[in-house]
Amino acid sequence: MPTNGHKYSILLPTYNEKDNLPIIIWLIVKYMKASGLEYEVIVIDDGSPDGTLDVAKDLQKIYGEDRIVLRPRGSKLGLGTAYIHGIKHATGDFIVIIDADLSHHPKFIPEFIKLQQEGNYDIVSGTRYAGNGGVFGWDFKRKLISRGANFLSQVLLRPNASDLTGSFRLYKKDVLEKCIASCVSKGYVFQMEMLVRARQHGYTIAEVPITFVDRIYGTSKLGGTEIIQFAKNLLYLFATT
Ligand SMILES: Nc1nc2c(ncn2[C@@H]2O[C@H](COP(=O)(O)OP(=O)(O)O[C@H]3O[C@H](CO)[C@@H](O)[C@H](O)[C@@H]3O)[C@@H](O)[C@H]2O)c(=O)[nH]1
Repeated sequence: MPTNGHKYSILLPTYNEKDNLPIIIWLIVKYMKASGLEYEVIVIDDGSPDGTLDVAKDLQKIYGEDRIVLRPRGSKLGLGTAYIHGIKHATGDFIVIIDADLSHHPKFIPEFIKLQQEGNYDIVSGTRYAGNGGVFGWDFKRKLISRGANFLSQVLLRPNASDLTGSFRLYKKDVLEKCIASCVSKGYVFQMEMLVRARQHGYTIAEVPITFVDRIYGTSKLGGTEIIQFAKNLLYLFATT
């Protein structure tokens, strides 16, 4: 894929991802370099006690400060606000959001970009719940939570997408900024709200089936508080949109 005149800002939110960070960044660099496209990786670390930020600083020395941009915050303020913080510092005209724990394979990023360019879509969303997408490595309880959250959101919010809780997506930056302008979500529920706001604005969404693989290193940060917050925001969005 030749340079297309656009720049892609790839947001990597991290909390205790010291073992995953070198691998995910290596993979992102590999696939973006092969694509020939202009890009930056923005690491938003929330004061991880495991030293993720020190690892990120070492990686910055390897790949360069223009490629690996560090935008840390002092403490864990929530995933949704981490994205918003990253977007404020992004210099690209497209934003890619990807988990740092290797659940999302960077090989899909060039596919997202190709599809976006073909149809001039506002958003390209990775989906685990359509086509040949899928989830590997989750236990029954975790699958039930994800499926249940998606099902409820589909019924109540009628989005134009099949995977509302997944975060692996490509957005036009101005589209994401408009969606964020009315955003109330601070945590994981941010992903769902973005697609609801996109529906309100009439933005176009294309989907790429992805395989989501559960992390090997570290642990998920999705806990009871996030699930309660998800339920509250789901009802709020149902009532107000
Ligand atoms: N900066 C920052 N990063 C965070 C925070 N909470 C989580 N993260 C980072 O966000 C990513 C996803 O967090 P996980 O806790 O590993 O999520 P998961 O259980 O694997 O997956 C769930 O959440 C994802 C959020 O992107 C969803 O994509 C996925 O569908 C699933 O619901 C990881 O890179 C993690 O370090 C936070 O408060 N601050």
